[in-house]
Amino acid sequence: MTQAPSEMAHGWNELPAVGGETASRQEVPPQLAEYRATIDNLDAALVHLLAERFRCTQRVGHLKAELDMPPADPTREAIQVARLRALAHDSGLDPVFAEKFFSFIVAEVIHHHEQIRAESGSAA
Ligand SMILES: O=C(O)C(=O)C[C@]1(C(=O)O)C=C[C@@H](O)C=C1
Repeated sequence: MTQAPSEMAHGWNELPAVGGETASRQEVPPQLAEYRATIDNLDAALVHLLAERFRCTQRVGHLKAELDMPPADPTREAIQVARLRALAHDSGLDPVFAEKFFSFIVAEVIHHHEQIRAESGSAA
């Protein structure tokens, strides 16, 4: 495989290109490849953390259905939002984004809780 002088100078990697025949290879500067490796590790950690969180909230959903508690708890959510916004602020993350991300997850959790409640109700 021959390399263009610019590629040799920068030591760019070759990766399979996305998007068809015309671009048969894609050049990735080593610094970008290194950042992407870190991003991939962090994305994997996020997926694992979310999986654990949902595993826990599934148990909460069953407990709430059993105890006949409502799926959503706005008071608890307000406390969580305030805490997460402060944590985000202190760690340099946009608090608005942190709240949106949290609300997105909690909406899904509440949906799961409602499903669990409906299923447990129909079984009774
Ligand atoms: O703590 C609860 O009561 C939950 O059901 C969990 C959770 C959450 O995902 O953090 C989800 C829904 C509630 O509105 C509040 C919090």
